Amino acid sequence: GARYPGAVPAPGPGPGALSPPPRGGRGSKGPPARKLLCMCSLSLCLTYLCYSLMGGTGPGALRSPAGLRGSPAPGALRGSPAPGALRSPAALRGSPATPAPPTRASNASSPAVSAAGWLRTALAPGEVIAAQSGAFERDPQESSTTDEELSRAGSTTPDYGEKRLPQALIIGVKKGGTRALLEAIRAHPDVRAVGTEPHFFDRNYEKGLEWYRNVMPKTLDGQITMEKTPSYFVTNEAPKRIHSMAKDTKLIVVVRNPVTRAISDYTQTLSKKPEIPTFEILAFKNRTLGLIDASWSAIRIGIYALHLENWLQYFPLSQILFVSGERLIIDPAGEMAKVQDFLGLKRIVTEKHFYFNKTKGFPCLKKPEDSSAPRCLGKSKGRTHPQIDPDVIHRLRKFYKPFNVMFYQMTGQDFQWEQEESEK
Ligand SMILES: Nc1ncnc2c1ncn2[C@@H]1O[C@H](COP(=O)(O)OS(=O)(=O)O)[C@@H](OP(=O)(O)O)[C@H]1O
Repeated sequence: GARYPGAVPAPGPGPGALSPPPRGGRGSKGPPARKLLCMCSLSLCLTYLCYSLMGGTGPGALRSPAGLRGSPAPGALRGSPAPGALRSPAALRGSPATPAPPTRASNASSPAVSAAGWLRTALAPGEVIAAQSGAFERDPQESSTTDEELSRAGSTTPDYGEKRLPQALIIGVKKGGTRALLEAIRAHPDVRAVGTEPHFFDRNYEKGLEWYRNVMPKTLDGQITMEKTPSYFVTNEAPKRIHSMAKDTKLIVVVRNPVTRAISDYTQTLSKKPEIPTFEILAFKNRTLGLIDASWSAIRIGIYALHLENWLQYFPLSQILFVSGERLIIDPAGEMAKVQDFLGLKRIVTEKHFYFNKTKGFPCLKKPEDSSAPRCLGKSKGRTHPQIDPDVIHRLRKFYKPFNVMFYQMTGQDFQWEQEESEK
């Protein structure tokens, strides 16, 4: 019989250790599995209920999905989300059927945990991490792609083929490792991708599909056109809009431990606005009560189950590939094999394409024969994170745990973010 998450998180061979639910969104489960899923959903509901009663956020939060729907502007959203409001994973696994207007309620706060912290190797003074592709260095930090950059991106492509709308998109998550993945995919001869983030389905939608097509590089028949804009994953309108462009669009989401992701997100903001309050201050609504501020975008983005629910109303699970941000660093070729299979590409980008750059502390693409420049990502990738109070990390881990479990259930993949915790 199939094993189902929630039940599992046993130390396994790696993400994906769980039996995936039937791809394509349809499938039957035996009674024990259903029971476990129900229990899990129920416990999420109870967690939220207790949390809101204790914290005084009140059940009103349950009735205000709008609070979580808006764009994730820091501090713009108030009100705790309710994990119990998510549909049960069983329901989520069903085929998206006819796209229905999303009717999800909000999500939640429950206290939490994690000792994130990747060991960072600072760049040695004077070391040049050169970018073979301009996009490597030009990666927008807060997705600050300008129209000018976009038109440049579109016009630097060779003058053959046609500009086409993308057949595949990297839709998230911010700070998950989306740039590293896109650059690795770009090493494939059958893929052409925009170097900048077009932000079509969130900020530029009113410009129309012709504008979007024009941003794309030219491709020959058989080549795949791609782009990455990590904010799509948390944009409520994005699933519907992408579905209306092409319902067979392939979607890729790079996910990373939400606690580490939040710290990475904060580190990025801090690099541009050194005057912002500490992570510890921003993370709480009320530190004494241990109330996490789930309306802070750095926290909210990491409630993956909540956002995924939105996508599953338009796309079957089989059309979404979840890439582990952690494994993308440890085993980029392994993750790339899955990506190439998913995109229907020959496995051309393999371990031969990567080497581990000790100074950078990350894998980099080997230099192509016609260039002397190694292809590591720029300095905005792999920043040193500030030290965060271990108690805050612990609370955040606890906060995310039920959502992570739900996410593992929905995707049928155990990303083992809880295991990292027990190893510390
Ligand atoms: N090969 C390689 N080189 C450098 N960095 C790598 C790589 N693979 C994954 N990562 C991780 O990617 C994190 C940045 O994620 P994104 O590219 O999605 O960020 S962004 O949303 O586009 O700003 C970045 O996060 P930080 O380490 O917090 O800076 C990296 O941990």
